[in-house]
Amino acid sequence: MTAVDADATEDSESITPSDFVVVANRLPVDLERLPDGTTRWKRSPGGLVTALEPILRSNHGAWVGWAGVADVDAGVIVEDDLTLYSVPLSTEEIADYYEGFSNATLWPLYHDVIVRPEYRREWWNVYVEVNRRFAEEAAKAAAPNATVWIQDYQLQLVPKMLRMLRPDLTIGFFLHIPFPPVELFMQMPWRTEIVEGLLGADLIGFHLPGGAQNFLYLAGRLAGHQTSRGNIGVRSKLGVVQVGFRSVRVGAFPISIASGELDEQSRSKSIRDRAKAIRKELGNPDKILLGVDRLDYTKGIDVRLDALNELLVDGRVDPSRTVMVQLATPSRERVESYVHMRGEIERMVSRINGEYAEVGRPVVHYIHRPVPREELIAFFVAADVMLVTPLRDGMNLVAKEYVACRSDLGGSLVLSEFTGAAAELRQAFLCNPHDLEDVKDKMQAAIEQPRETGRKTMRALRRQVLTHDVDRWARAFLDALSHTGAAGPALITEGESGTAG
Ligand SMILES: Nc1nc2c(ncn2[C@@H]2O[C@H](COP(=O)(O)OP(=O)(O)O)[C@@H](O)[C@H]2O)c(=O)[nH]1
Ligand SMILES: O=P(O)(O)OC[C@H]1O[C@H](O[C@H]2O[C@H](CO)[C@@H](O)[C@H](O)[C@H]2O)[C@H](O)[C@@H](O)[C@@H]1O
Repeated sequence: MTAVDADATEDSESITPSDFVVVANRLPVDLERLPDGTTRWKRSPGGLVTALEPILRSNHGAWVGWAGVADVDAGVIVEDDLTLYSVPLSTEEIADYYEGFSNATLWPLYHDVIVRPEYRREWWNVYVEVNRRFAEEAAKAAAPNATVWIQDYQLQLVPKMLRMLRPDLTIGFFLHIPFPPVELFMQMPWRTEIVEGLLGADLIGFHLPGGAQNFLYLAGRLAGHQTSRGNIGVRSKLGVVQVGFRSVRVGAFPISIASGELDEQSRSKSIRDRAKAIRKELGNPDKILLGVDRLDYTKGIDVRLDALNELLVDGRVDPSRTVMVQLATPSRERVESYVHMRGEIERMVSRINGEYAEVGRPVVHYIHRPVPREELIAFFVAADVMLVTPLRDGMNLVAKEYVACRSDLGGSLVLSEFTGAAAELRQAFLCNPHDLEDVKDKMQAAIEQPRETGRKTMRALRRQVLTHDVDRWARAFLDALSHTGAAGPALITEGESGTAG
């Protein structure tokens, strides 16, 4: 393993531990390897970073995570009021822990087995080992009685491991992907270890009450603990699992975006001008349809392409007046199911263009690389119809981002019922992605929606997204965590307190 820029990093023994620590698979910055072999840090723009960075900084917090490249030890990076503890991963660990157990076992199992999960003992062993290293690094980063917030499916064993190392800590865990139905979770050979791993936390958060309820049931069935009865609410009516003398809370906290900030950015003149330029570059079509996703089989990119193809075949959509843009960020490119799906999608794009495009006027524009954030916002402002059609998705922030960008009250949203976002964005054109006729009908209705109806709908969607931002999500979770039995000193958060209880 090579060490990175020794001047910028410090030995973890000499660093003051923090009262608030976030632990996630990725750090909020990615280390980039440049062609000349040197490295540089690149800030990652995700919603989690935007949400947690202010709270972390006001509490002189720490973030424990992987720097995003193999075989590099980036050490500990101390900024003014934020400390980053990097957990180095070797090429083999990335293959077994990240691509293997996290993304070829857990990811498909938790997303309704859209592809078949692979259960390999060697991947599990490395998952346990890497989780242990994250727990050890978190134990170093946390001050006495600190609050530690662990994120997502890659780190489900960390809560228990960390509690064994540091019983003084208050530990929260949040799952960003769906928690599966009981019958599917029961496939997992290491199901009891995972449930017990999570129960090391004081509070376990899910996007939706359904996921929380599934987990509560399994905590009783697999780990034999007493659990509360009654329905779990949204940011309210938490479930309880009695683990010896400890009461573990279980709740639903739907994540969101920095909606106010995005609303403001999308109103800027430069973005408006760029949106107009995009429409012109696309040949001034009557309707621009847009998809924005990581290239992942859960996202239903194939579903919307199939639906568009049939609408064209049926003559229900005019190819001379309609254009679809699919922005597809490369993702997990060494996992076999992702390689296969990329081939399928690219064949579908070619087929539609082969049948319906004219020279210089493709019907589907497909971009397989990340676009800069400002460009993405301009696409949201330009698009008449946003297509969000996952077969299963924990939340789907793209749907909320589109709504936040439409202060003009223009645009329509086609949204799969199988996303977490559908529970909040009820006024969208909700569709069942397994029912192609339904997707086609909703796409056509969105394309043809009368302006006044569209404005009313968008106003209602915006009310939801602007009043439920990511700051509210973080505060609701942390307030609930601070009310659990083990809570240490209260954290400094901004704004009013959440409604969890
Ligand atoms: N800057 C940029 N962000 C992107 C691009 N594609 C997707 N994103 C962002 O990645 C995030 C995706 O989140 P989400 O929809 O919840 O799906 P996830 O990929 O499963 O986490 C959103 O914040 C998107 O705006 C891209 O090409 N460029
Ligand atoms: O880190 P990667 O393997 O490149 O994957 C990117 C992230 O994908 C997943 O996102 C999920 O979290 C979103 C926010 O809560 C949610 O809206 C979405 O539905 C989920 O799919 C994953 O959970 C993250 O850990 C990854 O970093």
